[in-house]
Amino acid sequence: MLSGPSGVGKGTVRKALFETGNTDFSYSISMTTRKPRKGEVNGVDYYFVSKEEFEENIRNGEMLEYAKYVDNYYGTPLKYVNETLDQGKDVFLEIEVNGAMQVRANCPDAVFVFLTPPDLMELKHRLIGRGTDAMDVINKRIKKAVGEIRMMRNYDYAVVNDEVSNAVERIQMIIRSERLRVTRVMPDYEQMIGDE
Ligand SMILES: Nc1nc2c(ncn2[C@@H]2O[C@H](COP(=O)(O)OP(=O)(O)O)[C@@H](O)[C@H]2O)c(=O)[nH]1
Ligand SMILES: Nc1ncnc2c1ncn2[C@@H]1O[C@H](COP(=O)(O)OP(=O)(O)O)[C@@H](O)[C@H]1O
Repeated sequence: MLSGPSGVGKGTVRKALFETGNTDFSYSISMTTRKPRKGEVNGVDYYFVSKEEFEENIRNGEMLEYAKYVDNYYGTPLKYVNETLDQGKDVFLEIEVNGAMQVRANCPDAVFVFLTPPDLMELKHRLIGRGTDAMDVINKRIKKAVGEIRMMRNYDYAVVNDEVSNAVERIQMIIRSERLRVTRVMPDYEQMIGDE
């Protein structure tokens, strides 16, 4: 599970991570009421839905978690996550802090990584540089970032996104060490000690 303020580089780092081919994660595509940005594709970047449709999904218990972020709903459809976990595969979520804390409460095995900017000025530069949001939206996202960074202490790991390749390497190390931790197999001690 990856969180971090808007513009820190979550999407960029996630894509670079998946391109290394060393991850056998399935990416959970979120649902949102936000309008698609230029180049975003429905069913690839997000499932873009109306507010009514989103609220219907909430009512029907079809969301693992959801949150309101700067005037829009964002959430994780439960079905895909359950199906993927049932197949024995790990799921990669890229979601904001309030949704992450809902997952924390429901999925004790999930690993929480917070991607941080080197500093807030750099965050603003990246948001402006991305060129996808109007200045008033950028300012709302920066304001939100301050509270989000405070939530970092509730995460298992913090990764600084100074250079994309460094951030990817750090996340790969986290994945490797977490996998070692959870796949450690207990030897068959009954067989080892026999009937004694
Ligand atoms: N809780 C929750 N947050 C999400 C989900 N999908 C995306 N987000 C977060 O919503 C925030 C806004 O996303 P977006 O508008 O795409 O902006 P961006 O992160 O700047 O590209 C980001 O912090 C995303 O990580 C989701 O399924 N659930
Ligand atoms: N390590 C980095 N150094 C410089 N620019 C970056 C870095 N990571 C991402 N960016 C740039 O910052 C902007 C925001 O990145 P993006 O992946 O869209 O962030 P997020 O998904 O967290 O909102 C993009 O223009 C991206 O190219």
